[in-house]
Amino acid sequence: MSNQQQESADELAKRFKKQDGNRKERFIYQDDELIEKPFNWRQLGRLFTYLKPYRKQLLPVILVGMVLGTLTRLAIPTIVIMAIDEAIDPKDGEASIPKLLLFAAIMLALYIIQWGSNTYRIKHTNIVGQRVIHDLRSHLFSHIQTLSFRFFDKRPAGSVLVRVTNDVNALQDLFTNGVVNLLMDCVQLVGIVIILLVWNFKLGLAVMLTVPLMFLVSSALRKRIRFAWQDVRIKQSRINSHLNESIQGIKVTQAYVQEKENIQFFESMNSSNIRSWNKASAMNQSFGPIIELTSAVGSLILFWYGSYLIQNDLLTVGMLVGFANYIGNFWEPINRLGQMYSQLLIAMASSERIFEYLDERPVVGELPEARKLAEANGHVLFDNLVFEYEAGRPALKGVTIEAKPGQSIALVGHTGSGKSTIMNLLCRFYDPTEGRVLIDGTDIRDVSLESLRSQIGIVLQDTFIFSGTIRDNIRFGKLNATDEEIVEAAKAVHAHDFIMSLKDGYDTEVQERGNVLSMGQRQLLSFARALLANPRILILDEATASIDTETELRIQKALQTLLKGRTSFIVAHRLSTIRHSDMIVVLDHGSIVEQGSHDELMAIRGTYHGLIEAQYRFLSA
Ligand SMILES: Nc1ncnc2c1ncn2[C@@H]1O[C@H](COP(=O)(O)OP(=O)(O)OP(=O)(O)O)[C@@H](O)[C@H]1O
Repeated sequence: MSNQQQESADELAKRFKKQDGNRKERFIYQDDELIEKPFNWRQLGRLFTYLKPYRKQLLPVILVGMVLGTLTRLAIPTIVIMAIDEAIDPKDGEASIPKLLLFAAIMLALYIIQWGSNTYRIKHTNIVGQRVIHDLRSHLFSHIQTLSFRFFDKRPAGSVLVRVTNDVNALQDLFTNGVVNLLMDCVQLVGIVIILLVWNFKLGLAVMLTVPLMFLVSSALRKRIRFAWQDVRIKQSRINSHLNESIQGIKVTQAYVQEKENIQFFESMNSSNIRSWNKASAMNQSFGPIIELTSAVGSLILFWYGSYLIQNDLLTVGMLVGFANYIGNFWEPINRLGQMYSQLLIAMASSERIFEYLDERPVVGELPEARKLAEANGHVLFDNLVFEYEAGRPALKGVTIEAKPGQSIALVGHTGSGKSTIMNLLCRFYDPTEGRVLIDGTDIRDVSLESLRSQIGIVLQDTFIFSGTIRDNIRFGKLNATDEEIVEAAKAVHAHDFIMSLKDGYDTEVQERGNVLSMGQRQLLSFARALLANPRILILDEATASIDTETELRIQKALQTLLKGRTSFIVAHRLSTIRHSDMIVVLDHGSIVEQGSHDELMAIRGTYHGLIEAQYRFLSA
């Protein structure tokens, strides 16, 4: 950031602080920090690259819609001049009716052509505009899908949402009619300037005297308008982020009876947004009077100097009327360009936010020479892993674990000791700061992400259920699975009975997050999903929630089916689950403190023994 930009960002920050001073910020949406950059032509150029695939469709729009539309618009005042000067005698005012009718017919034809070309242009620019928006949104969405966990760690889900929805929508006006109108207005302006100067250089120059003055005043306004629109976008983004959080966290909000406070918080954000919008909109409107004033001064000069020229036989009456007509047409596009400028600014602020995401590279990338991981035997070696989420704060400090094919390894330790982190590294959601993860002797950084992850099944603590049927949710493990395979998998993990007891069995609709299902049921579904995927390596981040004994038993049985013949890692919270694991690894603050079978670890009466004792005491308390 240059000094000047930094200064402006500080200015903006101060302004926000002042505006929001009365409201205590409960959450800070860091992602929506100030985006303070001047108008960026390169960015506009980049945005227009999305038009490239539609060059063929745009060509007739430009030729028929724009050129024809602009030419007819420019021609009409000329016909007026000709009608006055050719059909009306300047001395006695007598008119030649046939000539007048001829000019009237020409004007009518021009108006019809103009109407036709406008209709054609609007229709086709709308179609192309919508397609461009569709492409941009798809591009952004597919790009976000590839980004690494680190990207999502730093951003609230709501603000990612806003970029794919609001920010892309903000470009809609620009692409549907904005660009073409902008070009037409520019061509019209240049055309008028040329016509006026060619017809009467001095008069043309005189009436445009006020233009530089207007540019001076409006450019001073522009900077403030830019700030104001950026402010609006930030406020809207905050509302969306908060909305998303509020919906996701509604249970906690209601459980802690925080609805009132939440409503107040939302209300203050909402009001702040409307204040910002009003302010930006009012500033936008101020362009109008400036242009009207300069236009009035221009007309004054025209009639004053024009009548002087007529008196001295240096100008015809028709010319004066024509000049007045052109001047009218001259301010109209300038006024529109002023309005368009704010539309462009909104588009710039949004496109900047979109490109910021598009420029984000996945931290966990694939090497160009990445090969496919061959069908794994399931030998896994974590070789001296060191990992930091944030520089200087290691979550793992030199962890070495070896799992032979088919073994089940349990990871235990206090909360925050690094268990899930090890699993994150196995799936390559992050890359280790130091050390390696090897599968069958191959460093997982050397193979494609798809071939790696397709051989690893993950059952997470918080089982995510997608909107759709139960069947769809199980099928997520293997998209081409048949209905029979799905039922088989569900039966194997003892989920079939509860599914059949639901209203529509496998066709029962569940909503996002699957709140209608119990924790145990969700877990069984995720087991079925993992079993269907049939991975060589399985990660099970066990749920912490306490479930009834019957479900617990069912889950234990399901687990046995699931683990059979696979190398498995169980991040265990209920220690009863892991008693029969081949090896138990005990972690503490990112380091391995004990390693061995249940009996071995109980015998040394160390940390593991302590954890078992504590859990036993807790359960019997
Ligand atoms: N996305 C993240 N960004 C920054 N720090 C993180 C992130 N995820 C975890 N940590 C930190 O890394 C450390 C290890 O976390 P990890 O999730 O591996 O612990 P865990 O043993 O699985 O805990 P739990 O039993 O509570 O699930 C913790 O100190 C945690 O605060």
